[in-house]
Amino acid sequence: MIEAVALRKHYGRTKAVDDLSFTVRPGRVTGFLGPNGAGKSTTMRMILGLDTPTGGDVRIDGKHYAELKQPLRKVGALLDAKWVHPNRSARSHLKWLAVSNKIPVSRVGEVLEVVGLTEVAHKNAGGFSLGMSQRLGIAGALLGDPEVLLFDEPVNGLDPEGILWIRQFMHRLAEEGRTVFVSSHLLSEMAQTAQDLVVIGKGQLIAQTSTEQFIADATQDHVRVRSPHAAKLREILAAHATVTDDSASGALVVHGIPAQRIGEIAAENHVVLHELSPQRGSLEEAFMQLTKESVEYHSH
Ligand SMILES: Nc1ncnc2c1ncn2[C@@H]1O[C@H](COP(=O)(O)OP(=O)(O)OP(=O)(O)O)[C@@H](O)[C@H]1O
Repeated sequence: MIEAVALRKHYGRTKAVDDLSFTVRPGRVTGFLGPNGAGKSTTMRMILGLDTPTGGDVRIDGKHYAELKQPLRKVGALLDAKWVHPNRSARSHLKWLAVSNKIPVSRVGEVLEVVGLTEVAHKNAGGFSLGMSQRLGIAGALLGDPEVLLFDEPVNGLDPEGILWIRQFMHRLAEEGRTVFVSSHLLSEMAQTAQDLVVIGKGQLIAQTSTEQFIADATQDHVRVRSPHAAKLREILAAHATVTDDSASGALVVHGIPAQRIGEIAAENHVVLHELSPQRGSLEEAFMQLTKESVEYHSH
């Protein structure tokens, strides 16, 4: 469990993190979302003791990072996948990490296997693709078999296969009961990966909730309807709901009544339907809606 209470980090007049409180629970993947410059990386660095808060507090299972006796056994982190020595092999990089953190070297083979790098473990990490580097970074984070895992933008720049692998891997880590905290800009990806969200803007908390609730609160569900008698149907439905046209597709967009009721009304009026599809709001819509006040630089 990670707990931040009234956390602050000011750089001169810039309030990178400003009175931020949130909790990240075990057994779930929690997404950390916010526009550029919202303070995500700064927060992660404070969790890991790499930056000192200006005020407030952040603890991992009740302790500050600096108080952890064997930090890598409690917290694993992937902040920057490219920080390995380019002339070191993947295996020797992990061995060095293990030895310097008093972790049995036997773990190296295990984590290489877990991330699927066993066959290339003898190769220099400098020649690794981004996807392989991410896997190596994750192997390093897993060395101490930690309960808490932090990933800063782990899918940035990855191909679809790499993204899918990371998504499934995070789910597995959470199913094992670990606390998984992951920041990302890729909202549709986060919608599929994270069960819970901590959303920040300008260093402040915008929402802490389940992904499902976040989307439901910030967007409106609606129903798409297509009919060869669209004009007649629009007129009939207008007595029951708000109806607009999606000019690109020729569909009607209906807010205010469920698909089932629309089907009944159409049947009662002998109107043929070619499509009747409930639409859920997306995480993108919800995010734009809730963070529009918090984006540092707007495009006009
Ligand atoms: N070392 C620093 N010195 C001065 N300002 C900083 C420093 N680190 C971060 N900032 C500022 O603090 C704010 C938050 O930055 P941070 O990198 O934490 O945001 P972020 O949400 O991770 O953004 P991104 O998604 O773009 O990486 C920004 O305005 C940034 O310019």
